[in-house]
Amino acid sequence: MNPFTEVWTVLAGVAVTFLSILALQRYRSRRKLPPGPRGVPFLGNATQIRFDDLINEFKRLRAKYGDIFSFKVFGQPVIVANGYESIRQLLITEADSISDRPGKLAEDNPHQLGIAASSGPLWKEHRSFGLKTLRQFGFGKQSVEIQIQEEVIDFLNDINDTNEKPFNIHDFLAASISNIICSMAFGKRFEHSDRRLLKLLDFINDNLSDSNRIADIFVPFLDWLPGDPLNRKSRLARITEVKAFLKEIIEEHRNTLDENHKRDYIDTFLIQQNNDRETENSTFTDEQLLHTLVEFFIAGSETTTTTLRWATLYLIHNPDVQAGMRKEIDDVIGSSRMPNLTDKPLLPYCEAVISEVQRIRTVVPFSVPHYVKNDVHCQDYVIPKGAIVFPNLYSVAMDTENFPNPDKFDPTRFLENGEKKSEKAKIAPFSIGRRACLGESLAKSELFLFLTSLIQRFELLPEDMKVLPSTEGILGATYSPKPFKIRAISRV
Ligand code: HEM
Repeated sequence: MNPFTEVWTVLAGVAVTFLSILALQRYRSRRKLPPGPRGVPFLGNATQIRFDDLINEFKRLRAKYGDIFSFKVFGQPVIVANGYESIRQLLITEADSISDRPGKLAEDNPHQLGIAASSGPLWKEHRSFGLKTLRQFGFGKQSVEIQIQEEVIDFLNDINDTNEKPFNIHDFLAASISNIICSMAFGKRFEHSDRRLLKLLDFINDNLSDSNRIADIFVPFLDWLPGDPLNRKSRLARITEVKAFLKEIIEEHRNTLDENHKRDYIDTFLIQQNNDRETENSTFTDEQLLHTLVEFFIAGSETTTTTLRWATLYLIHNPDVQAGMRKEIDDVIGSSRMPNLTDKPLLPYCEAVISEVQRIRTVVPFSVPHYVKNDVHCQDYVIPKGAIVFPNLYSVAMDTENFPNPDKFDPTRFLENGEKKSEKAKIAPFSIGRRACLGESLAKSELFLFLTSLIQRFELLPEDMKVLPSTEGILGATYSPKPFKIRAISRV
């Protein structure tokens, strides 16, 4: 063949392929995405969406465009599902297509390792391994109660030592709560005065409450820009310190491993790693272990601590509710023993208070984002492959049909003739579907035992009776209260 003909044939082939891809892309983007604000080329809606105030921004967009709306950030389609029914449709009915995670979810996890950040077979294998292993060490079992109660005792002693002077409850709570997951995962608990632990817990709090964190998902070039745009480098530095701490703990375990005596999650993982030595492509790698531990440490500490901080804040705002809890505890348990998990069904008012706290301040308001693996047809729309889905859990809690006057703190919403109503279909603080929180049962036991023991033993008062701390929070990946102080008056 004439060499020129050959070149032209190749060029024509390339042009046809290029035009076909372009046509396909245009066809895809024209299909009916859920409605949303009109964006501009390249940026999409990046400069229009108020990322620093997403609670109100999503409320406004829902009022304008409906329960499922969309927008784009640098070409990335984002779908926001509002209200229980829409979230159920996407996370449960369409679970086969919407149970993955987007890349760049965590600060420093380019290969999407761990459980919370992973997808597909890796996620399935390690979620199941994680649950099974944590159960061996108490998770979801009666024995976890003893571990939690030991931490509650130290926590109450810390509070007692404040001698009725104002204090910030965050540090006491964070140290006690993190010790529970640390015992199961690393077989280790820390003194509440351990400065390194307290610093790392502060780092986690700083990272999760940073409203710029969402940029990690959408802005791929942040690492290449000079300075510290949107605090990206500060967040990375903090997580690097958390990893260094966990690496030391893994090394300690490796050096003292006894295959006949598993102490915790790390030992169980290392034994599996040894068994898999000959297995090609085993997923039991050092990096997978490290990322899973980072997730356990973060998810197992911060969310429960934040919920309990909100609880104490609302209880100093509502002394009548605090008195109602105390009366129920005094009537059912008295003061001679600590509350335990078998008391739960006998304390419907206390349970209702916990539900109301989780409702009025949903601590993970937009859940953890999901990634769409295949096109999904939902209502009249197409949720396209490659989109990121935010389940707006906060919208479920603020639903005026289920919760009239939703900004009012009122635990009686969860009571019917003095009994606890099922909240299953109404609030979803742990999300729903296959990716729902792995630590839900542990978190519920912690919330119950910490809060009832605290109210049994102390009366909580504001630092200044005339100026109550604000119930407005700080929104990042979590929604947490601004720092505040309380006083605790001993009842014994
Ligand atoms: C009040 C406390 C807690 C709240 C409100 C909470 C909330 C959540 C939410 C909303 C998700 C995302 C679910 C989704 O993607 O749809 C999640 C995931 C997760 N949570 Fe929690 N959580 C809490 C406590 C805990 C604890 C104590 C642990 C202990 C290990 C934990 C471990 C995890 C893990 C590993 C995931 C990822 C699950 C997956 O991707 O398969 N959480 N949590």
